[in-house]
Amino acid sequence: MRLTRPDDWHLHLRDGAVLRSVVPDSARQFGRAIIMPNLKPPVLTTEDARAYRERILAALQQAAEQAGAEAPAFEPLMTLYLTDRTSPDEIRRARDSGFVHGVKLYPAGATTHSDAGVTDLLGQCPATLAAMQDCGMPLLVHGEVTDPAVDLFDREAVFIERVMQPLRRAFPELKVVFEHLTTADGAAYVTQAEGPIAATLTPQHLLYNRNALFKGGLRPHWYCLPILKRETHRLALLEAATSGNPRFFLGTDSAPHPRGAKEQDCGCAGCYTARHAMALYATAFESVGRLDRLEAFASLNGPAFYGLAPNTGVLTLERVENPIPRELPLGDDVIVPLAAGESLMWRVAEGG
Ligand SMILES: NC(=O)N[C@@H](CC(=O)O)C(=O)O
Ligand SMILES: [Zn+2]
Ligand SMILES: [Zn+2]
Repeated sequence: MRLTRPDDWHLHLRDGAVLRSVVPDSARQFGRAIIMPNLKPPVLTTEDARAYRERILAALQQAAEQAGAEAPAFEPLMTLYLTDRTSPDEIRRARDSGFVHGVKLYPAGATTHSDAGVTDLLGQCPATLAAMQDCGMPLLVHGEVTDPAVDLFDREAVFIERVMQPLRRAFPELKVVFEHLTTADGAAYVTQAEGPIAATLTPQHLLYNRNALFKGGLRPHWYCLPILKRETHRLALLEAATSGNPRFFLGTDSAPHPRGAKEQDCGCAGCYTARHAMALYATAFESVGRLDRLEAFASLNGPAFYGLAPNTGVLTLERVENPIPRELPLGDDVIVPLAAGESLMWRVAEGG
């Protein structure tokens, strides 16, 4: 199966040796990726984003040289990490740079490396949000409340009422991407809402429900945030992804953590999906007989929302058995990919 070269609209590449290990996995399949800014310290300014972009391209080049190959064309689309102190001027600098394509909202405490995040969005950031609305800079949202009184499985649905609706009433023209959507409530909201809104969907939320976390024992490599939900939610997300609605597009949320950081008494959230991303999505779309809708989801809807042209290249997927290794090298360490040890029936063809 051939499709226009896809893009990944939600990706964590990290930095240093981890970056060098993981970036080729994404560049082999995707023409571009929205690069998440939750480094330690976070990507706060346009200058931080420029430097990080250069490190990504250098890492890709270095990995290609080590493999004795040419680096694939891959464009990192950079983002800034929104804090209570991000200024409207910084938003205008970001827009003028041409390489910053979004600003990311992490509610403080919601997920991995979110401690520098926003404490009160409408209270702290109104001028910055107004500048984003004015210059067409999308707000990318980790949509979970952090209120400890709210059950972990309800935090996305409650976020819609407490944050998303007031935000979009105050800034109706602000472009918003509801990242890694995990609930039927989220899918219904994005489908029905007025104005410029879209959502990314991960492979794990299309393929697995929360039983995967506990099948035969506690399985930390299925743990990500927002957490996997019930089967009814998975079915609603799969319906949204395969519906042809242009508001839904691909964002892996591939989030590498070394094996030891996940297999411990307080393991990190994040699934590594970059290596097998397109094979995982093809498996999900095939499960409901909708491979014909994969290209729009993976290659066309995202660029349309972000105001970019689709890629010009193509990607070929072959229907052959594709076992997922039990672990992969990650710098001097190892990483366990999502669904390690299982086998997929799709593979990206040699040479893309
Ligand atoms: N999804 C995750 O579980 N983890 C992400 C952060 C995020 O996207 O929320 C990470 O950076 O590890
Ligand atoms: Zn997130
Ligand atoms: Zn993420």
